[in-house]
Amino acid sequence: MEHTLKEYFGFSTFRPYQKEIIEKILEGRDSLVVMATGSGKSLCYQVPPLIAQKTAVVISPLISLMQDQVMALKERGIRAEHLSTAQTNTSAQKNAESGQYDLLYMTPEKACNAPNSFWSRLLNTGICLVAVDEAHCISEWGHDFRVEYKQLYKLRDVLVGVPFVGLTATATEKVRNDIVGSLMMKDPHVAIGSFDRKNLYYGVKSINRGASFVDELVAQVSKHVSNAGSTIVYCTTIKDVQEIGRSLCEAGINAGMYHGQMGHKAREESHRSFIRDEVRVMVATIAFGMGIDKPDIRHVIHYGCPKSLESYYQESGRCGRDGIASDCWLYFSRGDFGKADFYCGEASSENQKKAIMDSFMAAQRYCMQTTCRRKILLEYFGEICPSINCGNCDNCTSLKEENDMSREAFLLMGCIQSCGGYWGLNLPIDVLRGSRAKKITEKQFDNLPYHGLGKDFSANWWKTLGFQLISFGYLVETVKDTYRTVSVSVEGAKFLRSCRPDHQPPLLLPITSELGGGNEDKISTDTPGSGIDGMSQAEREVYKILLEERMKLARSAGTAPYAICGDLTLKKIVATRPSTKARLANIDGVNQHLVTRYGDQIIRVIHELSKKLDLCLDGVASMEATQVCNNSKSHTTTIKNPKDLPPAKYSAWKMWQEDGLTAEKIANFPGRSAPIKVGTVLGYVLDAAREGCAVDWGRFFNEIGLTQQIAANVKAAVFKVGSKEKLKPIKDELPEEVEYFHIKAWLTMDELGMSTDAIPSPTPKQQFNGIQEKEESSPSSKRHINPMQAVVVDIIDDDDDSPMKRQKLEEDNNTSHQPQPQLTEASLLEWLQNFQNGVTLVDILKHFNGSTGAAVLDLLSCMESEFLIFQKNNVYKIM
Ligand SMILES: Nc1ncnc2c1ncn2[C@@H]1O[C@H](COP(=O)(O)OP(=O)(O)OP(=O)(O)O)[C@@H](O)[C@H]1O
Repeated sequence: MEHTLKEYFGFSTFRPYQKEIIEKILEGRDSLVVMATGSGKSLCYQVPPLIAQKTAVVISPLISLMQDQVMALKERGIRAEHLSTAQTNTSAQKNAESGQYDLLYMTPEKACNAPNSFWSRLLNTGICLVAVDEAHCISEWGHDFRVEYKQLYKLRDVLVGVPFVGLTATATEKVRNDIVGSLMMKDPHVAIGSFDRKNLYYGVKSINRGASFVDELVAQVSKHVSNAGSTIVYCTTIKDVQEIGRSLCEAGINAGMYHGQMGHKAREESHRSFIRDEVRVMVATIAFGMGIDKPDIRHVIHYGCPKSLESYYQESGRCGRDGIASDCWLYFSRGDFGKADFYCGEASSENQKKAIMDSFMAAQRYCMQTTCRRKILLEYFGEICPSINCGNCDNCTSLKEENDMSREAFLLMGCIQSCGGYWGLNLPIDVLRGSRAKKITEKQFDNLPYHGLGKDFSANWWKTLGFQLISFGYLVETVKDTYRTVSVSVEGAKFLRSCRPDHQPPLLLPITSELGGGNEDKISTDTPGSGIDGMSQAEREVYKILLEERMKLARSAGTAPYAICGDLTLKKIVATRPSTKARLANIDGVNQHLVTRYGDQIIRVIHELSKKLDLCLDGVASMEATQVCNNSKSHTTTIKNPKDLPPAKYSAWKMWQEDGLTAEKIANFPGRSAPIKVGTVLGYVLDAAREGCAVDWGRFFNEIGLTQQIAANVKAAVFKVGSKEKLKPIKDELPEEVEYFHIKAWLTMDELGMSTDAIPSPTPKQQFNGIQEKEESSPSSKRHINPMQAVVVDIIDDDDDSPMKRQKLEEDNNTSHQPQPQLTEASLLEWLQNFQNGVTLVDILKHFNGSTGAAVLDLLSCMESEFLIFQKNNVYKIM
């Protein structure tokens, strides 16, 4: 399974749930998969056909979605096709019947109307699963009910014994039961993942609609465009789409538009140009929703409060599906809240009206509350969110000013209580504001002591305070039938008991714009950005040019850039700058198709750029770049101020990192009263790195002579000793030539989560010649020899009788008396089959000692780039 994953998708590990779901499907079990958008559900039905060598039939609701998925699969070397009214290839159906596709996409209509003869022929050639994507469309309780989905159960009679898989990103228990029932699933395997999209930053701002806001929005979007990545601006009306779209175009931004009043062709063209990065910004109504499979959307902006929290979660969920830090901003104005009646107009029954109202109120609360946005979203979907501060939303990251709102809270809560606690917020607020409306005078609420005491603030102001008090638990909201009432909670009653009319104990609440905080009309700029933060200037340049190169490749292949290679993978390529196809193949996210089809071109560009920008090749990834790739919250990574280090460490770090001195020079610096050890200086630099200070790792590894092989040996020694606490036992496991600073360097890298790919490995030529070269910058006076080189010398230089060689020969006594097998593609593959956990290069060289080291390295390199073998952490495995 892992090999299939690497070969076709380029990934070396499965995400949570994926493997077990695939296993169950392969066992023939029905499955229900409820996982967040972008969590990798598609892979669960895309891998089984490649393993079972049978077709997977995928039912998908939208033709555009099917087309995009087929396009992306073809770019992975997977045989995929769709059968729909948009199919122009007349032999597609025949090909499908004869089992020529790994994945066959169909609309529900097409699947239900296909004749039995079609299914029996397909069954004869082999079907491994029927996947029902966006399965919530089956349920009338779902927000995208599609009547044709209800007919899918009919396929069960024809496709006896074929497992059915329902997949959705949003499903309440009711919807889940509907899916299982409607698809007649028997004892399905149910996988429910978290709805948390950790890489998404959520933010909300209250704005005043008008020209000045639109200008701000245009400025913000233009910044996004210059940072690369795509943006969607969702509007609640077609008029807004047109206005924002026009403003963006007038500002020179190439923005597309998408809404229900556009003709089919125009919408299709808009969709196509967005998917293919010809336009970077799409201004749309929610009509531009479910069918968007683009993984590299970095910003989703909502202009106006959405009609439900479900739709907000789904629309904002289009963002950052590739796992890179991305942001979702919602800009609302007070006027948006008056649209409840408009939305309820769509309802055909009282129940539906209530459901629409509830969802809209939830969206309003999401806008108004000052607590963690992620928690609000997750808890709305019934997921327990243990943390009250996610650190990745506006309410958790911005320090909100607090104000003592005791008097106002006392008035509102007191008034609510005096009115009986069985009204919504509006009536008590009207009482506070001195209204003499009929409803108020009839109930004699105008005689209450609170009447007219709240005139100084607007009704909206009081409503905001009401929402605050609800979110902090002083008020409770209860929904009964279609009515919503607000009453004082136990906590609120406790507060009221401690109040007197002329004195209230302090009650601190965060100040929002409506409650009188600063001007929040301004659009926030502290968003995660394009995810290029942390790259060096030169790396950004490489990234930019590789993006352009990817665009060219996509254009000539008639596909979308993301289908060629995802942004995350591209960043990893930039960070490691592979010099050969084998090294390219080794990068997570790079699949076989990419290497064989575009590998030469990518490698050529990398060579040219690295030369031009003076960047090293092969694995000298800067720490920052590694963090960009690994950390969804890369924008929050802080580098400690070096001046906070103890003085001795600071001065050593500064001389090494900023002044460019070698550790040896620093150790013997004339200004010192007495020289210190080189190892101590290196230790100081490593300590500074651990504290988060910048270190030029490429230079550091060079200076201490750390190679990938030494690192691999240190790792093996640490593993053997089973502890990282004491260096001596680790050192004792290693050849004499491995110094303490090599061990410390490896331990530091390990602690910082750096990949050993960041260590330069000698080119084959260096490996054979390097042993003779004197390293000027070596910290020790001895020539440093790495153990890997020692093995190579054993093989190629029989006349050398250095102590190290003798030691090695003694260790390898057995090998010298054995026959000397030669390495060929077939012999290596056969031999590797014996080692499930793979073997190191040293082992391969030892075993195939009938071949020269150079020939071994050459062949390994070819086999890696042909995906016959796979190297990870210096261990070679068979694919
Ligand atoms: N095991 C994995 N390792 C790394 N990336 C993965 C893995 N599985 C999936 N991905 C990537 O995650 C992204 C989202 O995957 P996918 O499209 O399957 O999500 P999804 O759950 O089907 O989303 P949606 O609900 O929007 O359809 C894609 O870019 C995909 O390549």
